[in-house]
Amino acid sequence: MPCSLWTPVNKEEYKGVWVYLERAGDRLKDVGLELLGKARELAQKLGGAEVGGVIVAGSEEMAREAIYHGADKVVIIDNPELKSYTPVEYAEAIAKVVQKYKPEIFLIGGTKRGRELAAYIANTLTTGITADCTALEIDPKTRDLLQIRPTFGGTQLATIRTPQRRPQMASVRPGVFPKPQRDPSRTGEIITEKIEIPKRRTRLISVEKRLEKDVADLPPVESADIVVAGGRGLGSAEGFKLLIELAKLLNGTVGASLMAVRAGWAPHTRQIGQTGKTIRPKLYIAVGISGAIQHLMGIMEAKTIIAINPDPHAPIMENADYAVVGDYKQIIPLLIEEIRKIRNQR
Ligand SMILES: Cc1cc2nc3c(=O)[nH]c(=O)nc-3n(C[C@H](O)[C@H](O)[C@H](O)COP(=O)(O)OP(=O)(O)OC[C@H]3O[C@@H](n4cnc5c(N)ncnc54)[C@H](O)[C@@H]3O)c2cc1C
Repeated sequence: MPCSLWTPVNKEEYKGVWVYLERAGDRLKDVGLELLGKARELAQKLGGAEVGGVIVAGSEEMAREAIYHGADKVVIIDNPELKSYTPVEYAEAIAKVVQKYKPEIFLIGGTKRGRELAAYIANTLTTGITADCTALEIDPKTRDLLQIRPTFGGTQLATIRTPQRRPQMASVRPGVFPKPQRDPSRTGEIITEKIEIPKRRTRLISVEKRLEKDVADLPPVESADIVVAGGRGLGSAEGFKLLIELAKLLNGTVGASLMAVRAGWAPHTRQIGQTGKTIRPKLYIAVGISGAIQHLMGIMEAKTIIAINPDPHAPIMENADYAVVGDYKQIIPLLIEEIRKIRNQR
């Protein structure tokens, strides 16, 4: 019988809140652990449901980390063909696990891969997916997952449900939810599933990270205490290199606006804002960034904001704790020089 999004499923068959745990080499990405914390909260609201995790081609050590961060059960998909990522095969394997364990809710980190995978998995499972949620709640009457995300360019919030189909799927960007405390006394079940997938149609030969090379030795924007971010006002890739120099001196890292990423000056992984990362640094220095609402959404939790911009009326200036009116080409080299002087005096 053909299945469509409008064909209701038997909701009673679906239990628990599960999370896709994305790997970064031989460790789990923080976003999966952040989602485990949220999953526990949602599971409690569902009357103590089980919290599960799925890792593709992961290790028992990774599964244990997931348990320490809130999972009750972790499935490791064991298939040597899945060591390197390709979306179709990963989605097929993950969908098979979801079909077997039938979680009520399935959450995915909104990374570049996660967003791609989420769409493939939802399509395979013929269920809905809400991308880039900024909040997740349980409707106490219906038990539906309320998938809340910004809309109309970030000016309003939409609440979306998947009332007919299961699992209810949502992706959430890194840094939106806090990472739960690691508790090595937690115990859980680790299951290895040998999942067969049809012969691969694509194979990864090599990965070339062009812009990533420049920032490879700097921490990710989500975890740094100091973030120096550049926007279109930098005018060139050279301008971004100046920010890298300043960030290194401050033991911080670099971020970028969407426009700086689009210009090809900074890698996508450094983008801050509605469709980039949400950050909570102690100090955020915005250079050549106007402060569009979609950018501000990513820095609302920053403790102190310094903006450098020749336009005193740019929105970022109103949102900054310290607004420096001027050309970054004059201000940043001076700042670098002063910091070096102070360092040398010590
Ligand atoms: C659905 C949607 C999602 C989006 N998601 C994001 C997102 O995640 N992140 C994001 O950043 N944007 C996002 N945007 C884009 C956003 O609306 C803005 O277009 C973008 O943030 C502007 O980038 P910017 O501040 O670098 O460039 P601009 O708005 O062009 O600002 C450049 C600034 O540089 C200043 N400037 C010029 N010369 C100098 C100089 N010499 N020294 C110092 N300053 C100088 C200018 O005065 C200006 O204020 C999104 C938009 C939409 C519609």
